[in-house]
Amino acid sequence: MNETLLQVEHLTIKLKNQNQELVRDISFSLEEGGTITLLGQSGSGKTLTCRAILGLLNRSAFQVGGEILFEEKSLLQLKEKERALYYGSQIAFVPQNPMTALDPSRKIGVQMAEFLRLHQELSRKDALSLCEQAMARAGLTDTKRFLNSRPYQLSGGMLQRVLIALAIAGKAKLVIADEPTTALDAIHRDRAVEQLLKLREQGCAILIVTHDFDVVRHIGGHVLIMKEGRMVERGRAKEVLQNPKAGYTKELIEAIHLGWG
Ligand SMILES: Nc1ncnc2c1ncn2[C@@H]1O[C@H](COP(=O)(O)OP(=O)(O)OP(=O)(O)O)[C@@H](O)[C@H]1O
Repeated sequence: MNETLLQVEHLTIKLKNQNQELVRDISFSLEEGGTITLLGQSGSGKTLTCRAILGLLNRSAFQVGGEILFEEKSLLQLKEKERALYYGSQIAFVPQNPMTALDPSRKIGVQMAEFLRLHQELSRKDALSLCEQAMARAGLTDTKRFLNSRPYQLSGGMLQRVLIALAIAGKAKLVIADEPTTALDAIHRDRAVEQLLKLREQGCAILIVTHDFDVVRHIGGHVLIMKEGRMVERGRAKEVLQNPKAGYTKELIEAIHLGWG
């Protein structure tokens, strides 16, 4: 059995100036090479949950309760210096808008190499060659052109694939992808999913937020259904989506007219 990589225990998130809990008592664990998909209507707390795990919630605005353990280390208690050991290296983020993760005016290869060299002892040349190999593994062809491009010259889908390649090159143990396919057409969506599956093949765990049931069907693993900040149901993706127990899950599925083939 695979080891537990990420453990979220009784996660609660609220705004400091308000009593209302935006995320309430969410618990789940994710093992090495496993997948959990967060599903739920808009505003159900999926992004806040991801951002709490990524350490991206502004501490002056949000109060985060509960525990988030990564390889048994509390991510909520990390000191500033320790953060770089985890974020961007062991834990990678693929945001919905990948342009926000990169400097739009600097060459992608330079940025990728710099990033890898923050976490691994590599010469610039070796870092670039690692990027090229990772891009090829992520199914990108014409890698030299990508490395020499600036982010504004590429589409959102291409940039997402660059970020996934970066996670491969950085040997990430966990990738958190927040609606990575929302802005993509069907072909690019399938390619992005294939790349996430490649990452999983190399043992990387995936936490993904999506509204797209085709993506859930393709990725499999486990799902966690959220409503108004709470977890209403969880289980193996196929079982929950074929045979939902909670009325809310049934409504979600009916709304999307899912059919398992
Ligand atoms: N910075 C913020 N300030 C105040 N409220 C916030 C903030 N960010 C999120 N919220 C509120 O927290 C709740 C959960 O938001 P969250 O973005 O996690 O939902 P979501 O499930 O990811 O939605 P979507 O599918 O639309 O991305 C919502 O009610 C939202 O309005």
